[in-house]
Amino acid sequence: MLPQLAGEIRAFLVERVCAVGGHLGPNLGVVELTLALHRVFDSPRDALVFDTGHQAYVHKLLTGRQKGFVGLRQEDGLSGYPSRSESEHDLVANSHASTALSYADGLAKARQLAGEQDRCVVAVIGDGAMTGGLAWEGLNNIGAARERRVVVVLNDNGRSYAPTTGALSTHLRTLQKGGRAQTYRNVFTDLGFAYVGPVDGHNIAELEQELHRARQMDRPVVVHVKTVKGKGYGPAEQDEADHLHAVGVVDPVTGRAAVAALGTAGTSSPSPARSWTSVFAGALVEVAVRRPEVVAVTASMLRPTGLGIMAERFPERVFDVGIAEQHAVTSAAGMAMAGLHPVVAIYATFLNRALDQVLMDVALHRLPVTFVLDRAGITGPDGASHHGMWDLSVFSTVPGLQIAAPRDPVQLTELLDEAIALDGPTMLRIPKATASPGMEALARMDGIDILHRSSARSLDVLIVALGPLAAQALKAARELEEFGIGSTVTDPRWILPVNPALPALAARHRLVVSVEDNLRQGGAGTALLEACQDTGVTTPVVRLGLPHAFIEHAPRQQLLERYGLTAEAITNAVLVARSAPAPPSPMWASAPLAARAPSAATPPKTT
Ligand SMILES: Cc1ncc(C[n+]2csc(CCOP(=O)(O)OP(=O)(O)O)c2C)c(N)n1
Ligand SMILES: CC(=O)[C@@H](O)[C@H](O)COP(=O)(O)O
Ligand SMILES: [Mg+2]
Repeated sequence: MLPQLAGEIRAFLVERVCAVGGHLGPNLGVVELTLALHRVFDSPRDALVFDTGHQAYVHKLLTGRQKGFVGLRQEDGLSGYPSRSESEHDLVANSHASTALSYADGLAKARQLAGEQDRCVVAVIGDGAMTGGLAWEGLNNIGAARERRVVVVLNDNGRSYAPTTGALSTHLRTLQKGGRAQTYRNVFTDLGFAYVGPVDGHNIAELEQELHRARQMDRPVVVHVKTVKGKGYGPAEQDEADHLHAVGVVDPVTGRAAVAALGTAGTSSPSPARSWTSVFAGALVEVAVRRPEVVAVTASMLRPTGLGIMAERFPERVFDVGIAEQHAVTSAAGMAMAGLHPVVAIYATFLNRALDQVLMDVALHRLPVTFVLDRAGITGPDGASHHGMWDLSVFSTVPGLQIAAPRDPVQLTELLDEAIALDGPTMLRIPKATASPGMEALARMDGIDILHRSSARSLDVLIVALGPLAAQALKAARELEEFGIGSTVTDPRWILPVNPALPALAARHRLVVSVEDNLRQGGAGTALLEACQDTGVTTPVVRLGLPHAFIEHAPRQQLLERYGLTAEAITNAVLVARSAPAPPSPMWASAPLAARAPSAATPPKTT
């Protein structure tokens, strides 16, 4: 009966996830494990904490959410991760890895204080997530409390995206090879845990037996489960790159995209020929050929961050440190101290956890490390904990760090070169999108690219567009011309700290509009506003950016439109500013925009 149910779940996962996109390999690997967990433990009375949460689809199916899979990761649809608003069975919505053991430690402490030790706390963590430092902080605390019952289920499929790296992985392979016949002294028993395993993660009876055994132990226990990522689906099991870790819409027979919409290594990224990631991948190799001091560092995301080509060309100059972003940054600082120029390729949202390392290990020592933040801005289907919408607000606080946002592939190549030539910390940010078409500058003034200047009235509005949003700014400039409003469209390229020429340029305009795919609060627009105020420039500044909120999952374009990062929103912002009472200033006093309203053309509708 149970094997049949497991088969039905597998078939459902393949059909659904191939139809809408999502995490296929990880969930196919935990079908039997999740069935056994729900049969042995009594969720939600017992807590089931899934680390990273990308492998919780089966958990969702077993807790009444099958219907929701129609809209998986779509707007107002089921989240691709556990969601507290969806179910009482879900605890952790954060998709950042290596957190489960810390949650479990906290839950267990609370249960003990409440006298509820009979309620189990179970943390399900992958071998990849176990390479993260926070996981070892959790182990250190859980193992020390022999009287607290925490069951750590280590889902060991030997992979993150790629095969898991590091000494822990070697240790786990040894444990697996040893089989269950021998009692083990291992890293977990040395930390105070009972060790159960390795258990066959696709044998439900064995899983239930061993999980029951773990449940009866009144002490912390690690149940080491051996699984196969993508189990039971040939295209996943045979996918060398990442066992179909995350897919876009693909053909269920082949696991491949019908058209070139497939991202690198099977992820849901845009087609490899056109993504920002693939542009970076090529640019990095070009600079590495010319500069032997350049090395690359990844935190277990070699292909998703575009380091695959560099790794093939210069394998000795690419380092995968595991899901260990803090270590990646400080290790890069060590490399820079020894004369190398590390390029740390990382998703913007994941670098948040390494702020202290960027601040105190790299910037304090003014070290030449270049951070290339992929997935900067709205990412879309992965939701609130994946949007890279914080980096400008967070890293603008780092003294000496220079941050750039390329508007098109030519600028990405140029800015990467410039960053690596600088003898200090630098950061570039690129979105999860197809690369913009080329946008040539009319001129470059004090480092600022002028992309558009209306004929007579270019002093009406200064539009400061950050990165690829320059395309929206240029479109808005054309729309504004129809209203008789002229504009200057600029791309500062190096966006933080603010180029001192920018406030001077602002002073020559009647209105400034900045637009960024980042939190509005504390972002580049705010920095520009402050720079204007600090230099006595009174031109009004309208800042367009993302709200101070967690933004749920939905397609990227939909969210960009909803939050006003579009040409229409820029145009509207100018039209609204035009109709607002003009602040007293000699510029406006002479010919306020309102006095020059054109014929009865109506402003574009806003959604
Ligand atoms: C802090 C952080 N860095 C990187 C990622 C990207 N990421 C998502 S899943 C994954 C691999 C996880 O491997 P593992 O824990 O073994 O789970 P599996 O996919 O094998 O089930 C990575 C690196 C993340 N979610 N969080
Ligand atoms: C779970 C996780 O952190 C990643 O697998 C995430 O889904 C990134 O996906 P993309 O690489 O498609 O942006
Ligand atoms: Mg794994």
